[in-house]
This record gives sequence, structure tokens and C-alpha cells, in this order.
Amino acid sequence: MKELKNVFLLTLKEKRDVTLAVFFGFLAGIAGVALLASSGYLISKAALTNQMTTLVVMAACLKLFGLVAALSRYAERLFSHRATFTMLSHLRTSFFEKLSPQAPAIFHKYRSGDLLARIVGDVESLQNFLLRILYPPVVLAIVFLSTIFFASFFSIAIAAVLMIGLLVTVVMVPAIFSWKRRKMDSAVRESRSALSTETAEFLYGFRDLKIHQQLSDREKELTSIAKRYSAEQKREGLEENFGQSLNGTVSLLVSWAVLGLGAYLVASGQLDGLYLAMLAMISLAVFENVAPMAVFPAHFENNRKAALRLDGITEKSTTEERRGELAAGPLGVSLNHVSFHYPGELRPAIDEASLYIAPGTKTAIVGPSGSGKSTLMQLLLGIIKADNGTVTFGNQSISDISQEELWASMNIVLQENHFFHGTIRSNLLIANEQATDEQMVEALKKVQLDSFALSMKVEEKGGNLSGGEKQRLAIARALLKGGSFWLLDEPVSSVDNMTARRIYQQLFDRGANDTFVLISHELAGLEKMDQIIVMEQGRIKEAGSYDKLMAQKGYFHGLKQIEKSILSS
Ligand SMILES: Nc1ncnc2c1ncn2[C@@H]1O[C@H](COP(=O)(O)OP(=O)(O)OP(=O)(O)O)[C@@H](O)[C@H]1O
Repeated sequence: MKELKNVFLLTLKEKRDVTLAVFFGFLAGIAGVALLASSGYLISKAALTNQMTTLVVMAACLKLFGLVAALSRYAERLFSHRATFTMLSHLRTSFFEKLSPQAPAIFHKYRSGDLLARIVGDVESLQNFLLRILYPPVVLAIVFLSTIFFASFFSIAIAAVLMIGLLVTVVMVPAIFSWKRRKMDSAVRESRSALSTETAEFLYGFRDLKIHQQLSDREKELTSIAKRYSAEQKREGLEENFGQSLNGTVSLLVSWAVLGLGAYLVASGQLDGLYLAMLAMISLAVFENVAPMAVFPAHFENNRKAALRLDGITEKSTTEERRGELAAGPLGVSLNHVSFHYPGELRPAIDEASLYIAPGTKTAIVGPSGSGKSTLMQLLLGIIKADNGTVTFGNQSISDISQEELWASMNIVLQENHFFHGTIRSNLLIANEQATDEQMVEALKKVQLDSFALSMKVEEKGGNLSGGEKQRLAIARALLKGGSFWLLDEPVSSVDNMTARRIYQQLFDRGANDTFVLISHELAGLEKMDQIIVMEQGRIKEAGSYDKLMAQKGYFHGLKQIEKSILSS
């Protein structure tokens, strides 16, 4: 039950609506009982006596109870649904607030389809928390107890039968179904998540699957997952129907028992025959309210699992508050014996790395593919957290700095950069909403994209731009940002050498006093860097200026020789 504590607290934020929903739910239920009770009484009275005044009063009561029942049901629906939708909006907001600090590292752990299934499906499942879990048992209990109390004035035995009926339909049957559902795994939820995940993979990889003639195989796989999902839904539906039927049967049996017992009591002179029809009708009416309890176990278990899965994503995110402030001006950064393992990997991607990047200097990080350069970048960005060791900006540990503050001071260009459907202008404004057209045109010029008009259309994911154009547009975006710490992960790998050099020149001229950290496969042109850090298998092999590393005749020198021999052959 503790899994649902958070949803419960969010629902309680809507105390007023919840209380009104319970009140009107009770009123609708009790008015329904009163309606049938008075009609039973009316029928008996009409059959056994001829007091017109009583009949007229009872007929008026019938109308009144009918009206109250209908209006109260409307009010109950109104307040309960309003509370539910407000609670859902609180839930989405609080979930998103917990989730967003974990992005983009969260994709190391969850596939995007699975996340979508959780964000949409599981949050939606929780809309049933108030409507089907929290208040139906409360309303039902009050309606039932009031009815049993009323019936006890006429016959204690009939009140006891109603009480037994209550215990069976509200406690026993749901408890048995709850226990059964707990034993079943959450197959529907899991197959829904599998369907969503595989559909996302299918859509992302559609082109490649088509090229490799794997489309039909994947389609078959997807169809079988979809069928499994339908089958699980059907099984769940049947289970719910069975619960409802069982509860309905028990309710009718109880009504029969009331009638039979009532008839016996009338025959033995212990009950006035005038009340027999009324008590039988009461029993029929009160058990009508029991129907929601049949689906209670299904909804309870669904909600419990949904809350558990949502908590699973966000449990680590209730992180400590980060209060540290970054110093003004260009930043320096140091790593002290930092290690990092990707989850489930044996080999560390970063192994005991220590380095210092002074403020206002230019550092290149080089090394073979897979040596840990991008992982190091992610550590500097705070996207992933070191398992051991410390990352410090100025004199602040990265764990004390809020991600927003850190990123606000950085100009970041990654290997892959996202572009939104829109125009060049709208994509540039992401970096700086205040940027003027002149500044944007100037930035485009600096990355040799003078031919681009600001109004030029950009397709989804920059589909109409070449790889090199996308990289240059990303650099233009970074130029507009105005931070003083540059993190560039192979920013011009798809750009021709001549253009790449011009762009670097522009960047270094523009940020003469800024700190640059550049990841590169290219060993040419590193003479201008203040420091070169050479990585291999997650370790820092060497660090120093170009001249120092060449004079040292170590690893970097070796790489340069290999490069030279390849170029000359
Ligand atoms: N999300 C991940 N999960 C598990 N292992 C990963 C993940 N990302 C990278 N790795 C592993 O970590 C190691 C370092 O990868 P990283 O991307 O940092 O290398 P790199 O030097 O940037 O490579 P490249 O030059 O090819 O971009 C590699 O062995 C890689 O397989």
C-alpha cells in the first residue's frame, strides 16, 4: 500500500472536491435505497390499506428521492472527476519534475518506448485511484451501514443478513480476487510496455530494416507482441467480468435470503407484513452500490503496479538540494581520481582519471575510438555521476552546482545535435531567445553558413541538412549562447578540413579568454592548444602541451608517427 502513498497525498490536495464527492456519493446511494424502500412501502400500503393521504405523501417522497438520487449522482461525478483530473495534473508535474534532472542519462537505463509507456500509460492508470479505489469503499460502507442501521429497527435478523452480504461482497470477494491478481504478474502492463518499446524501435529503424530486408520479420514480431497485448487485455477483462458476476450473484442471493427470511418472520408474526416489500427492495437497492467493488482488485493492483513503476524511474531523483554558486568569469575544472562504470559493464569507461584545465585555456582530449572521451565529456556536463573521485568547477564540487546553472555557463556542441521542425531562426533562438537577426546572421557567417536565410525551413531532426551543415548550425547556436566554457565533442567531424580550420579560428578569436575543451579524433592542428590530454581505455595516458608531448616521445608522439606514415603512404 505504501506504493500508493504519493498518489494518495496528491489526491488529498483536492480535499474539498474529494469530500464533496464522498458526500454526494453517499447522498445518491442512500437516496437510491430510500427510493426503492418507499416504493416497496407504497406498494404494500396500497395493497393492504386505503389511506389516500399516506399514498400521496409516499408518491411525493418517491419523486423527491428520485430527483435527489439523480442530482447527487451528477454532483458526485462532477466533483470526483474534477478532483481526479487535478490530481493527475499534479502527478504529471511532480513526475516530470523528478524525471527532468535525470535526462538525458535516463536513456542509459530505459528505452524511449518504455519511458513513453510509463509516462503515458502508468500515469493514466492512476486516474482510477480516486474514482475506483479510494472513495467507492468509503461511500459504500457509509451507505451500507446506514441501511443496516435502518433495517435493524424492523428486524435484527434481516439487518444481520445484510451485514453478512456486505462482508461477502465488499470484503471477501474483492480480497480473493486481489490475492489472485497479486499472484498473476502484471502481464498487461509489461506487454503494453513491450509493444510501445518495439514500436518505437521499429519506427526509428524503419529505413535500416528496409535496406536490410528485415522489415517483414520485425513486422511479424511486432504483430505477435500486439496479439499478446490483446490476449492479456482479454484475460484481464474476463477476470473482471467474473468478479462482477460473482458479486452480482451474491447480491441476488442475499436479496432472496432477505425475502425468504422476511416471509418467515411475517408468517411467524415477528414482522409486520407491511414492511416486507420495503426490506426486500432495500436489499436490492443497497447491493446495486456493490458493483464497483467487483473491479476494485483489478484497479487496486493496476494502480499499485503503475505507482511502483513510476517510482522506479524517479526514486533516485529526490536528490539533495544543490546550493553552490559558480564563480563569475571563465571557469577552470579539475578531476581528481575519477572513475565511472556504465551500469552492467565490467570495464570502467573512465579509470582513475585526474586532470586540471585552467580557466581561459584550450584543452584537446584525444585518443582512439572507445577510449572514454565522450564519457569524460558527460562527466563534465554532470549528465553522469562519477562512481569515485571528484569533479570540481572553480572551487565548487559539481554535485553542489545545479545542472541549469552549470549548463547556462557552457557552450555545448555534441557529436549529435537535435534540430526541431521550424526555421533556421527558431532553431538558433533555442540558444538565446534575445538574439537579434543581426547576431544570428553574424553567427551563421562565422560557421561559413552565409548562404542560409534565417527563414529557411528546417525539417524534423534537421532532415533537410547535411551532416556538416548540422554541425555548423550547432556551433552557430553555441556562439549565440554567450557562455565562457566551451565543450565541443568532435564538432566538425563531418566538415571539410579547410572549413573546419576556419571555424576553429573564428571560435578561438571570439572566445580568446574562454575555456575550451575540445574532443577530437584529429591529431592535426593541435599545436595551438595549451594542453593535450591523451586517453586510452578510460585512462589518461599523457597530458601536456604539443611540444612537451612530442619531446617526450611517448604515446602521443607514437600516434603522430602512425598518422604521418598513413598520410605519406
Ligand atoms: N551508454 C553506454 N553504456 C555502456 N557502455 C558505454 C555506453 N557509452 C559508451 N560506452 C562504453 O564506454 C567506453 C567509452 O566510450 P566513449 O563513447 O566515451 O568513447 P569515445 O572515446 O568517445 O569514443 P568515440 O571516439 O568513438 O566517440 C566504450 O568502451 C563504450 O563501449
